[in-house]
Amino acid sequence: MAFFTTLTSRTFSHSAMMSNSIKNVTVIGSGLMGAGIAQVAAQTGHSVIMVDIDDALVSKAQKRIQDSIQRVAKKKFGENEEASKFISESLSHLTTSTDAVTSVGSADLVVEAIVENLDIKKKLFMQLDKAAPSHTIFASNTSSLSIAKIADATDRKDRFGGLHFFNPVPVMKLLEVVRIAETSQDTYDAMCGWGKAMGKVTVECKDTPGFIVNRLLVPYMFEAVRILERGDASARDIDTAMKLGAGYPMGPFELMDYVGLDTGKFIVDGWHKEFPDESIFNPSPLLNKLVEEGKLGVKTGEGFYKYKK
Ligand SMILES: CCCCCCCCCCCCCC(=O)CC(=O)SCCNC(=O)CCNC(=O)[C@H](O)C(C)(C)COP(=O)(O)OP(=O)(O)OC[C@H]1O[C@@H](n2cnc3c(N)ncnc32)[C@H](O)[C@@H]1OP(=O)(O)O
Ligand SMILES: NC(=O)C1=CN([C@@H]2O[C@H](COP(=O)(O)OP(=O)(O)OC[C@H]3O[C@@H](n4cnc5c(N)ncnc54)[C@H](O)[C@@H]3O)[C@@H](O)[C@H]2O)C=CC1
Repeated sequence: MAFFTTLTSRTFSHSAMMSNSIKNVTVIGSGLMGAGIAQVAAQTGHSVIMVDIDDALVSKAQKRIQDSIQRVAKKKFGENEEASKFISESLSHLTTSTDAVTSVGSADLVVEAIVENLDIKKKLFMQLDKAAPSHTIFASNTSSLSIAKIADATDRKDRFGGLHFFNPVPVMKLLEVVRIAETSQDTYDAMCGWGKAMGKVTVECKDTPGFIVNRLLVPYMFEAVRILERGDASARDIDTAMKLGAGYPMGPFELMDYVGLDTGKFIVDGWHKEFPDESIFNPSPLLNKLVEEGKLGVKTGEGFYKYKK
């Protein structure tokens, strides 16, 4: 815990609209994605506030960041002094809070990475819109929801977009940058500039369900679950097949467990509601049962597979 500083005021910057000029970043949500985004932003020299709803969740995220940043440092610098310097400098850029509204007062960019639920995200952005300076750019890391529908909660649609990162954020190189009709060119350029400053390769996508990666990845996961539910093959064999036969680093069940089955269910349920005639999005009894039992994947110690805690 000593690595982390407490919440202090940050340098106020009016220049966020310029490409690459985002300095102060507030990340809302410190779960799998929020912690990863906050970590990489801190590693790349941004002043970061990471927010969650209570201290226990923030502490859990801090622990995850410490483990991850040590892996990053080892990869970059080996075991030498540079590694400890990199870790302490990075973590000195990161503060935490349990109050989203007061954490956006000097933000150039707010990245939201809370639960995949449209109403909850809209409620949050409505509150933040009143509290953030006018220049602040808002972005959602949503996997499946419409950015335009989320942005509807605010009066800053020209300064709103999607910044969709991939899990684990410190490792995955891609960032999907999503613009809605109202997103200004300055906002889009600033989001891309920031993505590059974060060390990511950016791709542009319109506000279409699943953007690029999830539009392809989620139907693949659906099909994997259907094969299992029909009893055509076991989860283990499907995973082995996709790793050895298609060269994927993880099989679909390993990946679903890694992403979190609660997040998977939010996506499935949302798309089923939005596209009721597309049978591919019909609910999965197996997925529903696992979520009901609290078996959410790696993060709870059990999902399709069991994990050592
Ligand atoms: C019918 C209904 C069912 C429908 C279900 C629908 C479900 C819908 C789900 C939708 C999901 C949407 C999610 C989303 O929006 C977008 C995503 O993020 S998709 C996920 C994308 N991610 C992947 O695909 C990950 C694939 N896996 C990998 O790349 C690797 O397995 C991984 C890097 C995770 C781990 O690698 P592995 O070799 O297995 O393990 P190592 O531990 O050796 O790690 C390798 C390397 O990477 C470093 N590392 C790993 N994790 C971290 C970390 N957290 N922080 C820092 N560094 C990390 C590690 O140190 C190693 O480095 P070396 O230098 O190579 O040793
Ligand atoms: N899990 C994944 O692999 C990926 C998820 N995403 C998206 O990122 C978002 C977050 O997903 P995860 O990090 O996996 O979820 P998670 O469940 O691990 O974390 C979400 C966190 O947000 C917090 N939270 C909820 N409401 C909040 C509020 N009002 N203020 C502050 N914090 C709040 C929760 O307490 C929780 O700690 C979702 O929109 C998801 O679709 C995007 C890419 C990959």
